[in-house]
Formats: sequence, C-alpha cells, structure tokens
Amino acid sequence: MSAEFKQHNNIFLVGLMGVGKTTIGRQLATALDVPFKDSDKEIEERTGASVSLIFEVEGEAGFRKRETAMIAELTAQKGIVLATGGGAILSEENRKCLQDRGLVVYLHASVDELFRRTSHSRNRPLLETANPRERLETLFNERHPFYKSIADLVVDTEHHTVKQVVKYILKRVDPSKDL
Ligand SMILES: Nc1ncnc2c1ncn2[C@@H]1O[C@H](COP(=O)(O)OP(=O)(O)O)[C@@H](O)[C@H]1O
Ligand SMILES: O=C(O)C1=C[C@@H](OP(=O)(O)O)[C@@H](O)[C@H](O)C1
Ligand SMILES: [Mg+2]
Repeated sequence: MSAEFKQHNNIFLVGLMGVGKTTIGRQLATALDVPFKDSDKEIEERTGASVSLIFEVEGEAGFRKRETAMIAELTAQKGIVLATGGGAILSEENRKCLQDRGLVVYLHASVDELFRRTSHSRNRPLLETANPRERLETLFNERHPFYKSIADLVVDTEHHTVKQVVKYILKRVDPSKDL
C-alpha cells in the first residue's frame, strides 16, 4: 500500500478545470466507502453563495482566501477523498497541506479535451472570457509545474473512462486489492 495513503488514508485530486476531479473523486470515494469532499462545494455550502458569485463579489483573491482556509480544514481530516478546485495548488500553503497529508493524484488531459468538457457549463468564472481555450492553455502552462511538483501519481483521464481511472487509482493505493 502506498506510504502517503497509509499514513493519512487520504486521497487528494488535483488538476485543471474539467479534468474530472469532482466526477472521479465521487466514484473513488464510493468505491473505497469513505466520505467524498469537494472543496468548491464545501465553500458554497459554508457561504451560501456559488463560486461564481464569490468571484463576482470578492474577486479571485477573496475566493482564494476562502479556498486556503477550506483546504487547511479538509486536509486535516483522515480517511477522505478530496476533489480540490483547479487553482488550489497556486498557494504554497495549500501545496504543503496537500503534499503532507495524503496521496496527491494529478489528473491530466489535453487543453483541447478540457475545452470540450467545459464549454457547455457556465459555472467556471475563469472561463467566462472571450477565448476560454486560450485561457485554459495559459492556466495549463502556469499550473502544470505546480501540479507535477506535489503529485505522487499522474493519471491520464483523456484516453480512459471514469471507471478505468477509478480502478487504476484503487490499484495504486492498494496493489493487493482484487479488482
Ligand atoms: N474520462 C473522464 N474522466 C473524467 N471526466 C470525464 C471523462 N470523460 C468525460 N468526463 C466529463 O468531464 C467533466 C469533468 O468535470 P468535473 O468532474 O466537474 O471536473 P473538475 O472537477 O476537474 O473541474 C464531467 O462532465 C465528466 O462527465
Ligand atoms: O481552476 C480554477 O482556478 C478554478 C477551478 C474551479 O474548480 P474545478 O477545477 O473543479 O472546476 C473552481 O475552484 C473555481 O472556478 C476556480
Ligand atoms: Mg470540480
């Protein structure tokens, strides 16, 4: 069993918007029979406001402050699967919490695929721009080094189904698991 997982029993999913952190995280938690947490959803429940509204009222800086407090709180738990927001790795404080307190899985897909997956939803304020594809490309270039720097495991979600990705992570967490 992986040492990072064994110590805290936590799995933290990181990666860009649309890569599947929320979708895969939920199924992974179900398969492991542990609680699933999504930092965006926790922030929304705590504030009673959507991520988009928080960005509108408090700006990105306001959202990041709430996100940092939430990541500190959630990573202090044990035995959870946590889907982070795509920008959570921007803060050094968040990176440290994630790296020290669980197994960090970097989900990866190409910018073209992320663009396809996010183009129909209106709940990602950073993509509410004239050229969301270009924005995703810029974010990928800025963030990829951060995701890589804290990842224990990098998993491609572009050429594998949600089910396959979940199975792959489960196997890496506990190779003795009979899947
Ligand atoms: N192989 C895949 N892995 C993960 N998500 C996928 C995959 N194929 C399609 N999707 C879709 O991509 C979207 C990912 O969105 P979401 O889980 O909210 O990502 P994130 O939380 O990383 O922004 C969902 O609509 C999901 O159904
Ligand atoms: O990449 C980002 O900076 C963000 C990603 C979003 O989460 P998802 O990655 O789950 O879409 C959400 O936290 C917010 O809109 C900002
Ligand atoms: Mg998400």
